Amino acid sequence: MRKVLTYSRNVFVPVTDVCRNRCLYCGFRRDDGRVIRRREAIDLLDRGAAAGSAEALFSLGEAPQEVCGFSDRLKEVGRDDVIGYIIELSELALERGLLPHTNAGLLSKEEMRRLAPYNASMGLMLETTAVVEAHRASPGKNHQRRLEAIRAAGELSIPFTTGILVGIGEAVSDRRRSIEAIKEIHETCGHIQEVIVQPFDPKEGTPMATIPPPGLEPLAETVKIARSILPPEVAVQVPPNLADPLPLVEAGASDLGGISPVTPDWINPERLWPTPEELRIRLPGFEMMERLAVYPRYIDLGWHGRKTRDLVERMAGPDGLRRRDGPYIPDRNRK
Ligand SMILES: O=c1nc2n(C[C@H](O)[C@H](O)[C@H](O)CO)c3cc(O)ccc3cc-2c(=O)[nH]1
Ligand SMILES: C[C@H]1O[C@@H](n2cnc3c(N)ncnc32)[C@H](O)[C@@H]1O
Ligand code: MET
Ligand code: SF4
Repeated sequence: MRKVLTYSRNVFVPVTDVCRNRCLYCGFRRDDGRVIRRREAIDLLDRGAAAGSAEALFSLGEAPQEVCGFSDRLKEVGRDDVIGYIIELSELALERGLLPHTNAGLLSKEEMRRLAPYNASMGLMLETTAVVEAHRASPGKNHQRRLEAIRAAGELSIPFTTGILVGIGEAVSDRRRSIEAIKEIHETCGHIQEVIVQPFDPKEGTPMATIPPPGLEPLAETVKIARSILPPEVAVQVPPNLADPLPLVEAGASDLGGISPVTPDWINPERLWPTPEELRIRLPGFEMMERLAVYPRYIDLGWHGRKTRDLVERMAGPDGLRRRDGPYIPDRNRK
């Protein structure tokens, strides 16, 4: 039996690049950031749906409302709170057959409670439990606060994606500790569907532009550590646009994350995603299967958002993966 690798065909919607943090590796955040226009978001969602995507990934800077002048920028789209805008965009996604997954950085439990009905799953990277220079200007990257938020999501029964960022100044022992902290929360809440092992990717114009990314060997070692700590129902995800996935799936990763046929990876925009067809060629011996934004286990458990249930039930096949592999229209992740 060939080993199954899953991925999610998504469309990546960058809601705002305004952010209260300043992670030294980040090329996404902008001082003069803006809020995506409804028209632009609808255009992305329509193109994603037309290309056969099944997920709308909403990603944004953390707590943008704390940044001076943000409320004026939000008023330009006629809204006065960012969570309300994400909910509106989520409804537009659901109308187009796309399941929302929101990764907004730290959210309060109340904010997650508001978003949960509209999301098939949500995400927050732990990043690392180590205190690193890269986070010195990012209060939201405090690991205790992130672990608390991940736990709060579990208390709300939200299928959850988290992960670690590898190569930002942490030691191997920190990687182990970070994964152990995630495992402990999963043991009480049971909501962690996947843990991303995300390699740091240097971005031009950032303070970490000249720091080399982690090599494949330390990444494969991290995947092995994650695999040995996490229970089998928690997938290890590796993004195939940031590192050669072959040694990483051989080390035990079983998911390739979101791949968008119509947008770049806005966090790593110069890193084109390989298409599922290219991945099939590059990963001999593995079988590629498309999943939804929510993993089969949580569909079985009935952990649905109130507004996502019907769509999930229509899109999932008997195995809990996407009912059928629709046509994939690769166009090199164009803007
Ligand atoms: O395209 C990307 N998707 C990213 N995703 C999305 C992910 O690939 C999928 O949306 C999830 O697997 C849900 O299907 C993240 C999701 C999270 O919750 C947390 C971090 C990330 C990071 C990325 C990323 O850098 N690029
Ligand atoms: C959504 C996730 O993207 C990751 N992220 C942010 N900047 C970078 C980068 N330069 N390289 C790799 N991953 C990055 C962080 O882990 C964040 O939580
Ligand atoms: N800003 C959030 C975080 O770093 C979401 C992803 S980066 C755009 O956690
Ligand atoms: S990685 Fe996320 S939290 Fe950090 S600066 Fe970038 S947008 Fe903000």
